Amino acid sequence: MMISVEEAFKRIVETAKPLTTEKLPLENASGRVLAAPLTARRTQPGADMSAMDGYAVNSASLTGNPITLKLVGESAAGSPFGGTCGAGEAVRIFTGGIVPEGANQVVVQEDCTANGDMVTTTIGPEIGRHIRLAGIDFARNQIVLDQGTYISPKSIGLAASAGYDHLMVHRAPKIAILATGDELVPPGKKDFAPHETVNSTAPQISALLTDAGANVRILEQAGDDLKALKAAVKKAAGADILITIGGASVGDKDMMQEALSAEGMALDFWKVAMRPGKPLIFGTMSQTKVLGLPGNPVSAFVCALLFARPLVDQMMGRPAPMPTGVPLPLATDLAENGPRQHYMRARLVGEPGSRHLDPAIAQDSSLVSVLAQCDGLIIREPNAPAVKAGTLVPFLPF
Ligand SMILES: Nc1nc2c(c(=O)[nH]1)N[C@H]1C(S)=C(S)[C@@H](COP(=O)(O)OP(=O)(O)OC[C@H]3O[C@@H](n4cnc5c(N)ncnc54)[C@H](O)[C@@H]3O)O[C@H]1N2
Ligand code: MOO
Repeated sequence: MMISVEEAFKRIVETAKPLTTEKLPLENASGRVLAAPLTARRTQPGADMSAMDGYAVNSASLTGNPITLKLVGESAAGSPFGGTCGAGEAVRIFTGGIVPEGANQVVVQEDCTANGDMVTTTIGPEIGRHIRLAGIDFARNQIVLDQGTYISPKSIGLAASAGYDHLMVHRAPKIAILATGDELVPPGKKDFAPHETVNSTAPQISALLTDAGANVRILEQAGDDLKALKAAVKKAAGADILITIGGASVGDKDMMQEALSAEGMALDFWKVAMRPGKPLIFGTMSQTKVLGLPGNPVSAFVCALLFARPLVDQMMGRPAPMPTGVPLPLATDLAENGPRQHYMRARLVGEPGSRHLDPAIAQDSSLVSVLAQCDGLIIREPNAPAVKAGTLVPFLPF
């Protein structure tokens, strides 16, 4: 029995919970999700500070035009003036310097003439001018980042200002990738025999999920032999997600499901009404979610885009909506679709602002060159009717 893509997404992604939490150095927390609210450990700015280089005065002193005031000290960022600025007095001040006791205005130096320990200005009184009041950014004990915030460089700056060098975030999933098949050889092999196929999918999916923030480990590949497959599956112990590639279909050599079940996987489903990607296996083995991807490279990639990457998001506590695409117009007519949801490789053509979707002529799920030349997937609902060029269809960029 084949289940729908929506049902598969529910079972794989929506039932998964965010992983436990860990404390990470601030600079490594980008891309993670905050597991608890972040409360400021300090007030920013910590005192009233000057926004300009100039002279701190009490505005009541600015009675004449011009007025000459007596310089009584200096306040620079990090070196406050300890004294008080009295009537008829000025304190030399720099940007970020604390406004001294008694002062409530800063006159910028361009509006002043200094002469020895005297300074003259024509500026009139304006209480608070060029002063950043204590706490205008945030105050101690204020929540500056809510639980569930996606951590990005902008929030890292705020967390640091609030006094944090580590953040409590959801763990990144540990992923083990197992490629299977007697024909598979590594990409760097010296010579390639005609019966050999390069294991291109393991590095591809590793890159996809590493980009999403997961910790990916590629296991040593296994041949089409039940004993070898079982031994290889054992090596995934401790992973949050095990992704197997190949052996998912019905041939005599397709033993992945048997090997996984023998190693304790409780099967959730096998086969989804989608093209490519039909023979997808999903189950749970102890704490490990198991995605058994079909061997055809494009089938595996499409399944990883639709299910594995959102599962990573969900486990990291990030929003993980079902990838439904954005509507864009077709550059060509499309024939009616069959009973499986079709993810058609397509290129974006035309000028920016009037982009159209040009589906690849060759949609065979073995074609890695077509995949690499395309920009994303047109999504065709099961049994969708034929449509003309110009029709809006959902497009999922990759
Ligand atoms: N009689 C039927 N045959 C097939 C059916 C079916 O319903 N009835 N389904 C087809 C579909 S759809 C798919 S998809 C494939 C999936 O088969 P497997 O998951 O068993 O994949 P394999 O047979 O192991 O490999 C298929 C193909 O992909 C190449 N491959 C495998 N792993 C990799 C890798 N890591 N990197 C690159 N290429 C890989 C492999 O060499 C094969 O050429 O089954 C159809 N058959
Ligand atoms: O569904 Mo298979 O994934 O067409 O090649």
